[in-house]
Amino acid sequence: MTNRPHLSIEGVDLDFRTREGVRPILRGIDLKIARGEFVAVIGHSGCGKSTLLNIVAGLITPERGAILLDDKLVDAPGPDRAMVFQSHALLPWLTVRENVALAVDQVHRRTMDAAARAQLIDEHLAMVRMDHAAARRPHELSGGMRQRVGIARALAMRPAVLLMDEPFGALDALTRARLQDELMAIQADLSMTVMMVTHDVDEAALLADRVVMMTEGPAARIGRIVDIPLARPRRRAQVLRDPAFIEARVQMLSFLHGDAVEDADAAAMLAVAAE
Ligand SMILES: Nc1ncnc2c1ncn2[C@@H]1O[C@H](COP(=O)(O)OP(=O)(O)OP(=O)(O)O)[C@@H](O)[C@H]1O
Repeated sequence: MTNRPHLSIEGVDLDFRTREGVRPILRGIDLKIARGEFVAVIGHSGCGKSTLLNIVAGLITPERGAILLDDKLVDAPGPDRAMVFQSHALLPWLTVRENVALAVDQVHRRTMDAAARAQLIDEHLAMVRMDHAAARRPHELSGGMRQRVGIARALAMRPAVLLMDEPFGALDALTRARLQDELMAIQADLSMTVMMVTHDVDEAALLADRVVMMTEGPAARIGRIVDIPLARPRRRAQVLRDPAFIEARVQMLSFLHGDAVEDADAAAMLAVAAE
């Protein structure tokens, strides 16, 4: 990692205009993210986490402030920032494979020949265990399967920045754990910068280098940032008992639920760790 930020969110204010008038959603969001850094964003429902991700994706323009990627202004969506949405966003008339191929062809057409692109598509479908369903259309899949295709599509684009909006929320625990592990491996491999919104404090502490905690809206700000000083590669079984993980978890829960949680929860978790 260099000192120069890869992704820089600078003084972002955002309002939504509704029938009741102008609602301030985000205020004074400043965040510098290094290349290859994994940042998780947590906060109460409705505080503006998805909105922040959409601003970084270039889908929403803030009232004030700017997003810079390698010092260049971001003001529109681009293949350098792939997004995994809360619920899948697949094209219903294309098969699973064609959905992934569309993105891969768009991004890698100039740099990879057809055989290499086909291999990339197959690798990513296999990674999310969707190779067996490559010829199916989205309506023939479960919600979790569609989400896995969306994840494969985003990863296969090999973006500089991966934006993920609660990507694993709809998945069963085993699939979620496997994809979290895969994501950590790919991210380390490609030195990909990741910004992920999640409600799951364990997921945030397992995956992230820093967890950004947002205050409740309206006019949400960054309330606190917690560092997760766990060495990489991280192994789930070890991480869960690591005092640094437990401490980070306590800080997050304490921020989300108030300080009353801190003592009781810390005692309970330390007791589990000591078993
Ligand atoms: N297009 C829109 N027009 C008006 N208000 C909106 C619009 N999109 C979102 N909002 C409002 O802005 C606020 C922030 O929404 P956002 O989806 O970013 O929150 P969030 O933190 O991601 O929530 P959750 O955790 O529940 O997904 C909410 O109060 C929401 O109702």
